[in-house]
Amino acid sequence: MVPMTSSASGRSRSRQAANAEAAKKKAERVKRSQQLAEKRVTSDRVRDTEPAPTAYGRGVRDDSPPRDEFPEDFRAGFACFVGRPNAGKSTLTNSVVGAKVAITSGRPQTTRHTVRGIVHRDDAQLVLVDTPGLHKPRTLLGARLNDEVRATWNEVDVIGFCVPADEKIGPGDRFIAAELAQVRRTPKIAILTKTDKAAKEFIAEQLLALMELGREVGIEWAEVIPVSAVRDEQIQLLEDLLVKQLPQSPPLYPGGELTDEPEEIMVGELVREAALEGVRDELPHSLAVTVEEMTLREGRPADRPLLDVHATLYVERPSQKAIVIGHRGERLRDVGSQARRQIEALLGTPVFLDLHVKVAKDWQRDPKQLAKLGF
Ligand SMILES: Nc1nc2c(ncn2[C@@H]2O[C@H](COP(=O)(O)OP(=O)(O)OP(=O)(O)O)[C@@H](O)[C@H]2O)c(=O)[nH]1
Repeated sequence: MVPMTSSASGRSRSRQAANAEAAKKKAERVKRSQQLAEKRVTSDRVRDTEPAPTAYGRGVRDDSPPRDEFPEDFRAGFACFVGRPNAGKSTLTNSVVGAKVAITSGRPQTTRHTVRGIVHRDDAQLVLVDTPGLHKPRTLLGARLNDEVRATWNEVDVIGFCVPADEKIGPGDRFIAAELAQVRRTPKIAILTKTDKAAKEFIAEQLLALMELGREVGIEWAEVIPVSAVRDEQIQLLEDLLVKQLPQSPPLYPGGELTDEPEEIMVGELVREAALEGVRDELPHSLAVTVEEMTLREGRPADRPLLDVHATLYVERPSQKAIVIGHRGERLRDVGSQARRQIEALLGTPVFLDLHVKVAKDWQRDPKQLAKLGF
């Protein structure tokens, strides 16, 4: 037996062990992502038999699919919906894409990550980028989110500016419109959302107010359109108008890919959404979720896989931890079963979900913690 001579060699050995463990975990994740990718190409959503790209890492224009089977005037490109919190952007994204890819909730600023949904058509491919709401930054997190939003605006081919039909245009909308006016190149479509919630006369007034707002801040809207995602009214027309603004281009993604958001982020968002359901107003800003591990359980028969998911919910204060966990852990159990159902629906695999709640004091203000939580 080799004697332990110094604490330094002990440390280096434990580092080696940690590295080996990390490498093993990575290999497991890659294997799982390949299995999930294979699974995905056999699901009935898929129209194309091209192997899906790995479930991790973002697809970009460079990995475009084989460029043979599409008409010459095919259009492809990126669109995003912007607007103040709660304007209905995520719901609209889901409605256009036709599957639950972005996170919706009755509370403002719940969409943290850029989630893309892809509409595949015979004549076009529309890639929707769902950005967080732009808002007056009060914390480092707020400022970073705003930077992310602006960067997105410059990269996309068309922007949909969303204003809810049931609320008068206010300073929040004006602030975003004025910011949007700085992005000169990108065409902008004004969208009046939630028209099912407003009377006809009010909708007419709002449409006029939207046009006036454009004049005020110096935006010439490419189109102005009222829609209701809930009633599926004018959604197809909106899709057509967005497609009209896209450049002629071969498809950017293989057919069948609904979103290229890494699965762990989407799973984390589903947990976050479940945890936010029915809790106090200040909690959304204080809740982050990391997915520590997603591995297929070993020794299961091939036709009965089980995916083990371990996730941690971070809150800022012990009092918030108590809210999330609830009396005798009842709330956390409900959050777990709701999130589990959603994750199973998303990935098409039975899931065992293990949730932990931790307090990370003032994580929104601490750059190190922000980096650790993926911001
Ligand atoms: N009645 C009705 N409600 C809608 C419609 N679209 C969205 N909503 C509701 O409005 C609320 C906000 O919708 P979201 O899609 O989460 O809004 P968002 O703009 O993405 O919000 P943030 O993520 O906070 O920026 C949710 O409660 C939705 O159910 C609609 O067409 N009709």
